[in-house]
Amino acid sequence: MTHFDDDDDLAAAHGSAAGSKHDHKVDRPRIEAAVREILLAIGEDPERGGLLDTPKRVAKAYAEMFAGLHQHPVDVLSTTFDLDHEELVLVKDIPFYSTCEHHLVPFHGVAHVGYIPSHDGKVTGLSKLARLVDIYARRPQVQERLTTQIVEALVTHLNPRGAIVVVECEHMCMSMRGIRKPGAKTVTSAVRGQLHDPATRAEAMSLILGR
Ligand SMILES: Nc1nc2c(ncn2[C@@H]2O[C@H](COP(=O)(O)OP(=O)(O)OP(=O)(O)O)[C@@H](O)[C@H]2O)c(=O)[nH]1
Ligand SMILES: [Zn+2]
Repeated sequence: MTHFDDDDDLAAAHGSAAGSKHDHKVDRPRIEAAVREILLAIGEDPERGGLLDTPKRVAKAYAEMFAGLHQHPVDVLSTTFDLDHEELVLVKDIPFYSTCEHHLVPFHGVAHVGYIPSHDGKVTGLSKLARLVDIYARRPQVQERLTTQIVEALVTHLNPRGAIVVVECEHMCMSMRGIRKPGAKTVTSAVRGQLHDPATRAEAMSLILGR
């Protein structure tokens, strides 16, 4: 069994969250002040009736959208069961919303998360795989890092014989602005361990794609 350590770059990208959990929270008053500044900067009037509560609303929304910065995968993957299942476990079409770290607009889509349990047949709860996706999605992200972080968390915390993560997204920064190509989809994948084996990988991919 190959052991995969956390990638240093990934830890650096989301350092505080990777190192210690719940060590700081979203600073809502600071977000409110910044949103007020943005409204002024775009030529709006933050005192206008419709915008009066907007800084507070955005701060509340950001606290939710970036909650994953203050969560750690061990919080969800520590729930395991001895089901003696040694074959592929795959949860597919897990919907999620994330935030592009380049433009701070959403990207969204589905994640497919699978693993081949360790030899002792220890598995985690199915909902925990979806919770894992949210922990990493609710951060400023790029799709490639989201994909890698999910697969590395599986490897680190479940010690599986293999793992696969496929993520399909539409990026609002490519749809509503810039190149303006709504509907364009970006697909990323990451595999570890026995899922590198062509036959095993093909089986997983056919389950993922067989909608
Ligand atoms: N690889 C990768 N690129 C992303 C992701 N989200 C957004 N991008 C890209 O980040 C790039 C940022 O390019 P820049 O030239 O610095 O910024 P920009 O002038 O706003 O670029 P345009 O989007 O092309 O208008 C763009 O090509 C985006 O499509 C992601 O998850 N992964
Ligand atoms: Zn973007």
